[in-house]
Amino acid sequence: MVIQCTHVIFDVDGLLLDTETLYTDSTQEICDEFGKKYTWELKSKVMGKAEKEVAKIMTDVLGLPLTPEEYIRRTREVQQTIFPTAKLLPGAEKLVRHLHKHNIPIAVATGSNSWSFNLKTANHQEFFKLFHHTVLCADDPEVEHSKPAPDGFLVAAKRFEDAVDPSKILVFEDAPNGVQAANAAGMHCVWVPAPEVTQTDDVKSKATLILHSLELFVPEDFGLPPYSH
Ligand SMILES: O=c1[nH]cc([C@@H]2O[C@H](COP(=O)(O)O)[C@@H](O)[C@H]2O)c(=O)[nH]1
Repeated sequence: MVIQCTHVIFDVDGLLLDTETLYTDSTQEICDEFGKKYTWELKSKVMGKAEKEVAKIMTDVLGLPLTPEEYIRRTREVQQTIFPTAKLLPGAEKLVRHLHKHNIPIAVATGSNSWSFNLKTANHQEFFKLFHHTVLCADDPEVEHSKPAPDGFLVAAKRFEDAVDPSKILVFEDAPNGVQAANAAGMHCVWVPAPEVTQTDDVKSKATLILHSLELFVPEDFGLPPYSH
């Protein structure tokens, strides 16, 4: 059975942009000062969440002697210089340009706030203009709860020009919280996890498809126009 999707929503960090290594490096730099390790197990739990929530989880779980506000200030100092180096991940540009060329409505829904989004996309402004709209979950007044809640995806769905049933929307995600959010929103989800991401049976069961790379995506399997070569 071919799934018929008409609209597509993309996550950003670790999906379109290769920023997860930048997050790991900037976080580990702070952890090093206190002899702590930023494990993939912990990272898999915070990916996709808003910065304020991440800061609270990190300081609590690792017992860092920092307030969440201090944690944010320290990580931002490092991120300010490294985020503008973010590169697009393999397959991202080809897929987004293909959908745009075929007038498939596309949007972005990311756990980022505007401060980090602007830095990460500074060198990709033309690319991010291809999307009909962008929802920055951490800043958006209409997004009450961050991923794994469905809010960000539902707000993104509402902002397409035409009304669309969630079951016709395909979400691309790399974060377990994002897969859960897409599922809770009633949308299909292609999960493209980094090899080190914790893959629980629960999250696996919520993904429509799991791929190692966006390069392996076959649009017609989801009722989208095929690549011409
Ligand atoms: O190692 C990390 N990865 C990701 C995040 C958080 O996840 C968000 C990315 O969300 P998304 O995957 O929805 O683009 C970032 O803005 C950040 O708040 C983080 O804190 N630490």
